[in-house]
Amino acid sequence: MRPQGRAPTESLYFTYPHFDAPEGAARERLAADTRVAIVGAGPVGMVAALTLAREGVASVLLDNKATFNDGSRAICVSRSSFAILESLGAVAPFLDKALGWTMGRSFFRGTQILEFEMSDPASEKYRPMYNLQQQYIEQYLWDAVAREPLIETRWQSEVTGITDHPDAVELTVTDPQATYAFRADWVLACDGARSPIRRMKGLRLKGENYEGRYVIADIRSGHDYPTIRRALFDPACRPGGTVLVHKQPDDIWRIDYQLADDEDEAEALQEANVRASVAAVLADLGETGPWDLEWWSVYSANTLLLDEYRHGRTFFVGDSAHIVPIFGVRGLNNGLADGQNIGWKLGHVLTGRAGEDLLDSYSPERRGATLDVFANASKSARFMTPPTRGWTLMRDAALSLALDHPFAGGLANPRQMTPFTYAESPAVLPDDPAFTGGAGVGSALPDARVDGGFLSDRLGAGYTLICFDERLAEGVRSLPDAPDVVCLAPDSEAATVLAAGPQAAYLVRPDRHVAARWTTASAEAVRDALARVTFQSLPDNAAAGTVEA
Ligand SMILES: O=C(O)CCc1cccc(O)c1
Repeated sequence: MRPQGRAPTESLYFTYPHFDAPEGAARERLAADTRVAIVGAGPVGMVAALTLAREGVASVLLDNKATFNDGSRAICVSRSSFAILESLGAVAPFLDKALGWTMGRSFFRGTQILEFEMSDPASEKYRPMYNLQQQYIEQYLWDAVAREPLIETRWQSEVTGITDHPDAVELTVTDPQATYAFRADWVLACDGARSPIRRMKGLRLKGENYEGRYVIADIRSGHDYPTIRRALFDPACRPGGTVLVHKQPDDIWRIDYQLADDEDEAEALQEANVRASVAAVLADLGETGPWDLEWWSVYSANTLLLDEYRHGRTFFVGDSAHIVPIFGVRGLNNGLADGQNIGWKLGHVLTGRAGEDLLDSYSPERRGATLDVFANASKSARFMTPPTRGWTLMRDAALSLALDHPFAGGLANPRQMTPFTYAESPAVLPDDPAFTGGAGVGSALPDARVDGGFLSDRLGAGYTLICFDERLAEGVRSLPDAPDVVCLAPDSEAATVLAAGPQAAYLVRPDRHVAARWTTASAEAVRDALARVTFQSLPDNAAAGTVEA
């Protein structure tokens, strides 16, 4: 919602573009079939399309709107999401605009009870978290999509029907000029929390709805507090409730405040009431300067997901597959990881670099990540918004204790997002038990400084072998369909971070998760591992195991 007198997308600081529906010559060129159709041109759909393009696969991106999503919605972008944006060649504007942050402070009845710092070692290229309004996230991704010849975008094009065939999916599309059908080999449903594709396929999200509703309001103010997450428990401005405050670029501040159980939602969302509540929060923060109201909405925490993210030739990606609480900032970041995961897997399958069985790893990997998010976010949601009087008593007891005993403040730590480890996935190998430390199989590869740059700069677009022995590197490079090989000095920072001895090696997937690792590697082992994790049979001449290394 926006203040009276302002149009639905009339922002104080952002100009929403208008996208025409396909018309004229563009309309005549619309493909009647395509390999991949992506429904929903939000951040998740655009990441999926860009990942496919990076794999050399063309896609059609459809969206029923004529512009970006209204309002800021998501605001926190994690380090791992920045790695995804970098892999898509899209990270530069994000780095220019977003506000990096590492620290949070929690207050109970006005007294600080916790200051937490997220891990930010010099060996990592990106900060653990960045704040950026969703419309900028969509704008910068759109700039990359618009540059990409392998992506055809159809705005104002609503998918109104979906029919499965043995070897394709037929989509019915309605745009301002016509209703037409076209076929796709694969469909990615990136169409959001209310997913029409999910509804048309008769699928339901399952899980829990949490007590507690929050108004989320963006304001413009010259408030000069640094970019530090603030959580106010039982503050004077909202007795018994919780308030979150985040700084965003362009002097925009996100204020999330909890509604009391007996507060009427429609009443609370009246502009005058939102203004009064925001003014009370600002007074509590000691901010007396002028401010403008930009946008507001209401939100309540849910942990809901589909039983299965793959249904035949359709994959559910992002909020269409799962809805996670905002606490701990995992919604958008989880969705971007989904988009990348299905994007590279489909790309590898469609370009003949992996067998189709690889696609069956999408649902277990990404459902596993969502369930992990739920485990953490449920704890945070109960702490932020205790569901019963008993939970409130316990939470307040912990917060009171924290006034004098800092250890108890740790309970108010939101446990910010870390990437999920796919240890049980069919698309990774069992770990080498001889490793003590480093990055386990399935985990996201940590970064390390290499020759004035970073290890992540050296990784290829496909699988990459990281090793520390030139003979092994040469043996792997001479394999048919060899992965990219990065050979580093045995005393490099990467060797320390990866707990790697001179004969060790890591096989890293296109999404920078570890597919396999060895304390003592050989070219044969790498060749066999690559065949297994890409669900391909070994070439005939490999059976005898003859590889020079
Ligand atoms: O700090 C948190 O735990 C949540 C921050 C957040 C993320 C997305 C939307 C929003 O209103 C707040």
